[in-house]
Amino acid sequence: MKKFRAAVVGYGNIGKFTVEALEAAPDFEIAGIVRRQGAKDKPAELANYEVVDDITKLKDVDVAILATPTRSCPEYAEKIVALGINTVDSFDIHTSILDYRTKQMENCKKAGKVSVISAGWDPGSDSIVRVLMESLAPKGLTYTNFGPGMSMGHSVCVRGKKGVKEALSVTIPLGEGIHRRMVYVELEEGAKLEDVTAEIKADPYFAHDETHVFAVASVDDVKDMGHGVNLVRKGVSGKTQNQRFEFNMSINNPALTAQVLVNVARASFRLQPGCYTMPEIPVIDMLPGTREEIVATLV
Ligand SMILES: NC(=O)C1=CN([C@@H]2O[C@H](COP(=O)(O)OP(=O)(O)OC[C@H]3O[C@@H](n4cnc5c(N)ncnc54)[C@H](OP(=O)(O)O)[C@@H]3O)[C@@H](O)[C@H]2O)C=CC1
Ligand SMILES: N[C@@H](CCCC(=O)C(=O)O)C(=O)O
Repeated sequence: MKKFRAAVVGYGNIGKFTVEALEAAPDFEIAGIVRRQGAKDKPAELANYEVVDDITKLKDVDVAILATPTRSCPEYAEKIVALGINTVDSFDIHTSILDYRTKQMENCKKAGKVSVISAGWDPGSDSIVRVLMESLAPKGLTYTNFGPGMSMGHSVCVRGKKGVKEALSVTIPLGEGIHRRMVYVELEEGAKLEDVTAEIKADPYFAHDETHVFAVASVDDVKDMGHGVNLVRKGVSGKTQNQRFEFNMSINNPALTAQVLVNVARASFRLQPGCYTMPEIPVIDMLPGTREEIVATLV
């Protein structure tokens, strides 16, 4: 059976776990890894792979898994899909997803290719659960309660601020979908905590939540990449009140995000050209194997 050839773009947390998830997948092979620095200081675990600074230097890439900061995803997706390569990413700025989907839809249709965007666990698999729960009780309220745990998106956002060397943003659930952000920063020499704090609090990632920023000597000493979610809905099925659903998970954040990215990369080959979010894709296509095998065993 011919395997799908995937390129991993960006080798940070999600990139590293994506390489592992691809190695564990029966139907994928790694076409190579795309890094800004190319093969310079190639990590030992990538010895058997091509590491390049531009995806056009890799051969026969079917799909690019974008493991770059969220804010860079739209630019990478536009360029790569124009090369005739499917893309998948975990873009996680919820308020901008529809706008990104609209723009990337045009790019995909022009190229005759597929992009799956906002596909990690939230947005991503949680989005499917929210849609499913709402269909089971069309009237009612859903609450998404994260953590406590490390938000990669918020940590990446803070790492990008002037004066910040390293950062960790921990999400604390306060109940009913409200969260507090505890941010730990390692500052560059001369940087002032009050300036950095003001920048963080003004960013859309943080502007709507209670946020506290602390300077620490070493972010590595306080870092743990565990996270989780408690998703609840209470509502009405038909005309019957008091239906209650709950979905919980406790996870390693980058490992789960990477697994989902590989799953949607697989599903991308069964979709018509266009740009999709996870609830728009048949879940059955996220598994390897034929639909008949899955219907016989899992349905
Ligand atoms: N939807 C979801 O459920 C989730 C989404 N995410 C998203 O994943 C994103 C990536 O997270 P994470 O892997 O921790 O991030 P990292 O910072 O660890 O890695 C990102 C990598 O992207 C590459 N890169 C490309 N362009 C840039 C740039 N302009 N600035 C910095 N790095 C760049 C770098 O790799 P190199 O040096 O090799 O080029 C870098 O290491 C987050 O922004 C987050 O939003 C994360 C978890 C869950
Ligand atoms: N997109 C998140 C995953 C969901 C958790 C979250 O949004 C949060 O902790 O705020 C992340 O980047 O880790």
